[in-house]
Amino acid sequence: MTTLTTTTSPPPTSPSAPSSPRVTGTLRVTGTLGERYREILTPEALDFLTLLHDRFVARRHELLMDRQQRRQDVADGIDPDFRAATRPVRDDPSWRVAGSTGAPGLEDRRVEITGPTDPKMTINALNSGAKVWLADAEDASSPTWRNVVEGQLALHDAIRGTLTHTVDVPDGEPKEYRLRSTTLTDLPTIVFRPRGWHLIEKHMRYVDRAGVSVSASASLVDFGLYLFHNAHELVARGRGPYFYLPKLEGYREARLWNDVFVLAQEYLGLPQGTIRATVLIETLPAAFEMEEILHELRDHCAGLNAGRWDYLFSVIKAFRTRGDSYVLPDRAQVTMTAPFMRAYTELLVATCHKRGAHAIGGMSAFIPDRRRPDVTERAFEQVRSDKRREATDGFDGTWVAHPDLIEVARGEFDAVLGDAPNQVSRLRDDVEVGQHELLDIGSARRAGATVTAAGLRSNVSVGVRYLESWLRGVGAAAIDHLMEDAATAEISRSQVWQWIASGTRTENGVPITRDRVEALLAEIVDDLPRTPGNRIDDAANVFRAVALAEDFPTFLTIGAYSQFLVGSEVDQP
Ligand SMILES: CC(=O)SCCNC(=O)CCNC(=O)[C@H](O)C(C)(C)COP(=O)(O)OP(=O)(O)OC[C@H]1O[C@@H](n2cnc3c(N)ncnc32)[C@H](O)[C@@H]1OP(=O)(O)O
Ligand SMILES: O=CC(=O)O
Ligand SMILES: [Mg+2]
Repeated sequence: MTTLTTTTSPPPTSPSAPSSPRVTGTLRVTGTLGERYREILTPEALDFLTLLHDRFVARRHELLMDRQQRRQDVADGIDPDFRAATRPVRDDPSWRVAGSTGAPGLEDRRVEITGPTDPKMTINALNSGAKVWLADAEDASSPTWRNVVEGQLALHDAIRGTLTHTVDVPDGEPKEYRLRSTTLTDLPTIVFRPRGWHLIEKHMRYVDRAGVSVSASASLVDFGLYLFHNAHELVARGRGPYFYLPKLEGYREARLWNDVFVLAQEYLGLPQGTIRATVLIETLPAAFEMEEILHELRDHCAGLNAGRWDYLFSVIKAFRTRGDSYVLPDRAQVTMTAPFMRAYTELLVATCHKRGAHAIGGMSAFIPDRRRPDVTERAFEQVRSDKRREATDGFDGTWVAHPDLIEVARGEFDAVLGDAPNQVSRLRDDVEVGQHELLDIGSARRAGATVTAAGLRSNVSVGVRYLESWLRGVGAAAIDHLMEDAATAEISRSQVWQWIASGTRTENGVPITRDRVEALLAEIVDDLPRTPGNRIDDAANVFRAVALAEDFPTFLTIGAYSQFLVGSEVDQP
């Protein structure tokens, strides 16, 4: 095992060497070191990560404990609601967020492409013609050590215009990938999404001054490495260090991020406010604290994003034991026009524009297939109507999963925005959304949507196939012509869990039981083609653990990461 540890020397790559904060703990890298890994895991970068851990691991831990308490409250029948204690923040009309002011490349975000940070996807995304690229270490990424470090290397090289990639083509010339420009301002603005607060990075161990040893925080590792290596370079090249912040559950978690930013900027000699963050509102508790989240991050906040897939997952997770009236129909039947989903997006746009923040729409999961015009036409139609609704509702931009969808989404936003870079000035004072609208979960089934045998089969099948991909280190996959990632897979497995726990019957009256799902799982696994190296049996075991366990695991990726990714072959460089 190669071990890298922190040093105490000042970072030579940082134009303004850290004057003050000294590190008190140590950070040890235990992952195998592949080619060029030392360019990312420099002693100076590790010092910076150590400082972030010295200051923030204890608070991260406390906030994760708070999440547990809130989950218990909802299970006990206490519904989430807007907080009385923070009413003054909501009632104070005087404050605004920094938005895109002084953040070049964030004024016009009408189409954002998302995707993982392997070299090929990085080049394809940056050549795609989108306004922004969400470089994803989260939902679209399987957090193998290799993906974590090599993703940082790809970003490092892309920002400097040196990234290239070659793909061998059987019986043909290798395919060469290059950036279409080495000038960063000619390319989509990069917004990096680190992993959420709930995740750990097991290839780094942090020991505090008292000798307590824990795995590193995945958020601090991803954020810290990206910022340390690229912040000054991005600014010098006409952009900035921009982040998407995933899976926050409340304003105190936003405050933690803000404090991380302040310390990081001070340490690296960046003017305060250089960092800009767009926060995903993708958990039910966060929907009740959008304004407070903006307020906490106001000097660093560019906007909010409606992360619909994790939001749905969060809704299921919150109410999973509250009985039949909280049961959602088949995943495919819960669309963005379901009243409770519409309430959430309407509130998001209204909140953002009231505070000068961009409202960014979410991901339609339909993806095109270049070999299947019928599939592509259906994807275009679905994406077109989704983006039309978002643009008309006041969103300033949106996400697409695939380069071939950029034109479709752009068309809908161009039709509403014209030459204006955004519509932040369009206030949505007409929106009246309260607790009732956000929690009207039963509305989807009351409107006629149902739980079907096909929906159950699809959840099991998609869940297993996605996990099989994730276990091979591929965190986003096209399955049945839909984009699947960690968030959509969470919905599949948690619906199965909830349906069993709630004694739900499919529309033809057959109860969904553990035995029925076991039988279905066996049938699906038997039918899947076996190829050398595939991980179908492991995927089935993970699915069983997260969909059929007595106690609901809070995230499907946590156990599977420790059990299957860390130290496995797929994890090695
Ligand atoms: C819930 C959420 O958080 S959503 C955000 C997280 N999820 C994501 O980011 C998913 C992003 N999308 C993807 O990863 C991909 O589109 C997939 C996996 C769904 C499908 O990818 P593929 O099977 O490769 O699609 P397909 O074969 O049609 O791709 C055609 C070309 O477009 C490229 N491409 C496809 N999607 C993307 C993308 N998002 N970014 C960059 N390039 C892309 C492919 O690399 C391929 O390039 P090539 O011709 O050089 O080989
Ligand atoms: O991250 C986005 C989501 O929909 O989840
Ligand atoms: Mg998400």
